[in-house]
Amino acid sequence: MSPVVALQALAKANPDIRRWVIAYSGGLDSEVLLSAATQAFPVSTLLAIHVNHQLQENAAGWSEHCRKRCAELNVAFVSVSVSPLSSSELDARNARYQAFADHVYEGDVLLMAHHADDQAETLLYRLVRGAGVRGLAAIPFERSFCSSKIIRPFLSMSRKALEAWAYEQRLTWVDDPSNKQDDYARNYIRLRVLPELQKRWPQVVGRLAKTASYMSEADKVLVEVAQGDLQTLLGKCESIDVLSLLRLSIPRQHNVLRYWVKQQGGELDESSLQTIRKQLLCERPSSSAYVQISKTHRIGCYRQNLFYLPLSLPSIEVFERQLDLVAGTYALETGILTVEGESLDIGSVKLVYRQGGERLRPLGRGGSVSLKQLLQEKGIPPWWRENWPLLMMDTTLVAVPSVCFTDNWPNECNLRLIWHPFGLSEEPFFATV
Ligand SMILES: Nc1ncnc2c1ncn2[C@@H]1O[C@H](COP(=O)(O)OP(=O)(O)OP(=O)(O)O)[C@@H](O)[C@H]1O
Repeated sequence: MSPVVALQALAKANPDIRRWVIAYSGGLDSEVLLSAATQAFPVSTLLAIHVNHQLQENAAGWSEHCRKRCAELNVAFVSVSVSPLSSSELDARNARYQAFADHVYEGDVLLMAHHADDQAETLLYRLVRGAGVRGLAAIPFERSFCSSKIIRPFLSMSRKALEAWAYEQRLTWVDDPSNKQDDYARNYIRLRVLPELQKRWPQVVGRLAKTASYMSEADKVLVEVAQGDLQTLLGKCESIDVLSLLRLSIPRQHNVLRYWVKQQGGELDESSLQTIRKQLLCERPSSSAYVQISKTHRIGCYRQNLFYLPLSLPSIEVFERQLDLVAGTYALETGILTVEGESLDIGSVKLVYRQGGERLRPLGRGGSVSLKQLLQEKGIPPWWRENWPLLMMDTTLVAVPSVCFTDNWPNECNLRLIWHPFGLSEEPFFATV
């Protein structure tokens, strides 16, 4: 298939796209992408973005080349200069994708010129790093990106085929000298490993690309299985019910745990998974058992439920806040207090954090009870209990949001007090008072 035909097929499959944004480095692959795009789409629907990483001496010259080429073709063009944190591949990539994100809107598609050789290199690189199925799916043909999507129309075409088309069309392009340095991992595979494999197996690039697409299918199946499993396991506050989890086969347990963490923006590596098995999926995990899974998050277990939590919840030494009890939402250091119902004409109240050891007489219950017991009765996990707010009138405890009013509460009012601790991604599951 020629590059133009590949893009025409794309246009047919995506009739609603308003703008095709071309990631245009000025190298061979994206030069082919740009030129083929001018033959496949109306030029007025194209925008080329060039990202200048400012890492190479002649970077400004490349930008200029790209600008001129777009002017020749009448294609709208932006050049974005970025300053990656370092010269590492990863930092350059992050800066590049951020630049793309700033220029791609809903209704656009970002086209990138990755091809089958890129796919084969990525697969080999991930293999040597011990990736799982998701990693071995390598580069996706299509994926969502901000409010739009990225499509790589040349993913099943070889670099050779693109090069042949470029010569046929008499295109010119810039050569990045860093592509020749084999100290970058990907370059090492491209320059040293793939050529050796190709000598013995000339079709290896296409075959590796095939393997990546099998892995991509397998990954989709794993995601579907995880989604089904998660539906049956999910409890309050996105927690996972351990006893039901343990009824699944071990590979399915791992699959659903990885998926659950990913859904919440995290990543679960093999060693964290094993630690979770040992410490949290046992018969009697300690009530304060946590497993740290990243620099920012941990998994906690309470009453046979797993919770995905920020690493540290803010801890406040002394806290006192005067509050007029009118309906509304109050953002505090450790969570959000919502007051619903009629406003109270009792002057202001004071909010203080729980210190520990408090006793109170819950309204309508009779008798005194410790606050700790009440919080436990509500099934509130220990990490959220630490900073629970209390409502005081002068020095008298009158209410514990989401838990109870005390018999000192002026009970002519009709209020609901809801405490939503920091780190909860949804409405708290505690009853309101
Ligand atoms: N400086 C750049 N400006 C605009 N687009 C770029 C730039 N560098 C790369 N691209 C786009 O990304 C495609 C792949 O480039 P390259 O193979 O160098 O990136 P990669 O690092 O391997 O891939 P990825 O961007 O997925 O990490 C190019 O064909 C081009 O479409």
